Amino acid sequence: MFKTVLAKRGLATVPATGFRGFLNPLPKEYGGRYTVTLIPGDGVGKEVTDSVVSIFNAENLPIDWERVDISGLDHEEGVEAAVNSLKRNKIGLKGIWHTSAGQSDHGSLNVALRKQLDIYANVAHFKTLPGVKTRIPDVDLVIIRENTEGEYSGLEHESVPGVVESLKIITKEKSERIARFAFDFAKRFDRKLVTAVHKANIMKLGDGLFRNSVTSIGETEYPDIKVSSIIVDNASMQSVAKPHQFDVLVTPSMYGTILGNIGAALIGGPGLVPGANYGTECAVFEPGSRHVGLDIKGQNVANPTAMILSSTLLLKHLGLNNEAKKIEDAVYKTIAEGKVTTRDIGGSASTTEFTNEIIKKLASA
Ligand SMILES: NC(=O)C1=CN([C@@H]2O[C@H](COP(=O)(O)OP(=O)(O)OC[C@H]3O[C@@H](n4cnc5c(N)ncnc54)[C@H](O)[C@@H]3O)[C@@H](O)[C@H]2O)C=CC1
Ligand SMILES: O=C(O)CCC(=O)C(=O)O
Ligand SMILES: [Mg+2]
Repeated sequence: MFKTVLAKRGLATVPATGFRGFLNPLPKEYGGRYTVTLIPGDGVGKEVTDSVVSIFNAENLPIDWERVDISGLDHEEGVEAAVNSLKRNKIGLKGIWHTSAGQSDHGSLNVALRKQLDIYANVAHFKTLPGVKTRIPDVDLVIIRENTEGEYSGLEHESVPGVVESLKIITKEKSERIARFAFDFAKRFDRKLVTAVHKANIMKLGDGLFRNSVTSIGETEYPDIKVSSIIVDNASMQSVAKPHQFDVLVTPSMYGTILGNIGAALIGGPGLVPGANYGTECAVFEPGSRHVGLDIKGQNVANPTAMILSSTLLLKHLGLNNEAKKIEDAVYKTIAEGKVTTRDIGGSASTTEFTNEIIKKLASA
């Protein structure tokens, strides 16, 4: 059945350990090299993407970066340059753009990019790293979030002065699409349970449609995987109290980012969560809990682990599985040893010292 799913989506095989999002064609390779869009974003984005660039250089990886420097701090900025570059290259590594909460400023560039490229599936992996002290051990859960509609539809208007309507759009088509993605993901990585997160007791129509789409796709098309559903409030409490009961959570946009922030806190902070966004044409890799870190920008203290691990997902997407594994092992070893780690996880090393330690480990691997 797995083969049938892949065949339906125009893919005969997937790399042994890589995850291709099931829908993406392979980015183009010229002379054994790939061009990858690099979007540092705001806050700590430059420092943590610099870390990846140094590691890839040290390992002599066949990647040429096409850099797109756009800032959400710029009041006029649009995402066109990033969209065009990603449409060409089909693959990118991205930091997070800041979005002002001011009413007259532009909307989120992050959301605009996701919508324009239809990179509809956000995957963030919350897994305890040996060496990082946390309250609850051995967390390992994945949040798959619908990236293009729901609360992030961006449709708001003031009908009469003092009355604002914010539209949350939920469609059957997009709910079923993210549901199939979540079950395909579970199947690919041998995960046993997919849980839909909703608030269908209040938003009976919209969240009801989301929940029913996930449960019916699960029951009819993926009989080998268990499916359940949970109200978002309870999901928040349960994920703090007993996160081990969850495996893969599938959510509309807003619940995904909230639970993703809980997930970041569970495993030791936003500097540790890898993530990816998959669409039919492009894949964009970015830290999974999506924090900007304006407060620590330029201080050389950010933890680049989330970005480095996101870059290893990018390598797997290109089928460079051994290269990805080698970098992951060097990161895990550096953190487990605990001698050269950043301050967010109890160390005192700078971003560059931590990066150099990884490069040192790679050289002797
Ligand atoms: N404010 C914005 O422009 C955007 C916000 N968001 C979302 O809003 C929520 C909160 O955002 P913000 O208030 O801007 O949070 P933030 O960017 O200020 O991050 C929260 C805390 O985490 C720390 N942090 C972030 N990255 C780190 C790293 N790599 N290493 C060490 N420490 C790090 C920061 O220093 C800060 O103390 C998140 O869910 C985020 O996904 C997403 C995109 C843009
Ligand atoms: O793009 C933004 O400014 C906020 C979006 C957000 O919170 C997210 O997608 O994680
Ligand atoms: Mg967020």
